[in-house]
Amino acid sequence: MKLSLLSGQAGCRAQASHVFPTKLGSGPRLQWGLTRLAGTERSSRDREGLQGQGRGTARAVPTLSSAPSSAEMLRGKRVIVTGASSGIGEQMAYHLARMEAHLLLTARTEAKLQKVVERCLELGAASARYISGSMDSPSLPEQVLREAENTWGGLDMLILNHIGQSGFTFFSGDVGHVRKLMETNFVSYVALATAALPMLKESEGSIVVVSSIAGKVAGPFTAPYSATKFALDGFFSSLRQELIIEKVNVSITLCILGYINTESAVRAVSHVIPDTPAPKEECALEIIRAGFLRHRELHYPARTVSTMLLIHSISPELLNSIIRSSYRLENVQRT
Ligand SMILES: NC(=O)C1=CN([C@@H]2O[C@H](COP(=O)(O)OP(=O)(O)OC[C@H]3O[C@@H](n4cnc5c(N)ncnc54)[C@H](OP(=O)(O)O)[C@@H]3O)[C@@H](O)[C@H]2O)C=CC1
Ligand SMILES: C[C@H](CCC(=O)NCC(=O)O)[C@H]1CC[C@H]2[C@@H]3C(=O)C[C@@H]4C[C@H](O)CC[C@]4(C)[C@H]3CC[C@]12C
Repeated sequence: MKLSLLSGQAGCRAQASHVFPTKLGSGPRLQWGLTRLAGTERSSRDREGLQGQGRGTARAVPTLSSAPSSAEMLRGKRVIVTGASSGIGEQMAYHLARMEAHLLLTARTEAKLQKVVERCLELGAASARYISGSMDSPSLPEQVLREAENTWGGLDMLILNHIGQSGFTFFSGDVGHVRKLMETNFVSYVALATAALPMLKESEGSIVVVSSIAGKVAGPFTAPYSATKFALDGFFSSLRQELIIEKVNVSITLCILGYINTESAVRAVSHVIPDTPAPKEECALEIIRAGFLRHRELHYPARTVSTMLLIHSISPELLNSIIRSSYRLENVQRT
């Protein structure tokens, strides 16, 4: 392994040494809350349709039957993962490393990124490097994409996953927090995608946007966060249409996630939401798979998220009251 310093940001590169094949859906699926209404979970990869991109060009879009195994999905591909120092982003980095992808990881905490990069290299990444910084800084998105261009000369997949900190509590009236969260969770996604588009057009690549059921259905205690996730849907669903009209073969996958067992989510909500969260490792692999298959949306855990969306489309009031009554409201902290 060779360690190098890149103009103030530490970077790390190495040759791939070995591959650990990964497997989807082994072990029993955990169930939670609304899952009881939904029944047994089943992976959404069997259920989601492919989006329009890819039609009218010579490039083959992978289908479920022709899709390579997880180990081969992104071999040699150049992938950026934001928010990769912990949680789902960290797990995505490990899956991609096992697939022998080239990785550029971002987050604020350099020490954590260093460790994730080292682990990625051990797992077999074709190369792995990072850039640290906060995504509320307007210059970081372009800096990240410049690094990809200078290092790889192109890009195949952009996975937008980071989020700024926000609590799970009554809205405090702090408009400054909303503004900052919009900058981190929404505007930076737009800036990263905009800077990446020329390279993604060239490679006919993919944009993966990690969102939440809170970006489709607004429950209580997530007002600023929910707003940023709704904004992502509005922007990227509109952009997807424009790319199709322009016959630009860049796919956009919006990932609608339910409660996942990352440290930060469990810390934020376990005293209020008694349900068992879904596993972050499987969630990470489902996101990569959905991006690779160029799906327009991923619902994970599939049954829970799809059932919530179905009930919401029939009776939003009913869903809202189910959500409210499933929370331990007495444990919600007021700031
Ligand atoms: N876990 C869950 O239950 C759910 C998660 N999701 C979505 O999944 C994605 C990942 O969530 P999860 O893994 O739980 O989150 P984590 O809190 O575990 O990870 C967040 C990542 O973002 C980075 N980050 C935080 N603030 C900034 C910032 N200002 N600038 C740049 N990077 C930042 C963090 O690193 P650092 O602190 O070092 O900067 C970290 O790498 C998010 O988009 C989230 O909305 C959706 C639904 C449910
Ligand atoms: C638990 C939510 C799902 C819907 C629900 O309320 N179900 C009721 C029931 O189960 O009976 C979770 C879906 C989305 C989650 C939130 C999220 O998107 C990530 C945030 C990230 C942050 O780190 C703190 C936690 C989150 C606010 C998280 C909380 C749980 C959800 C609202």
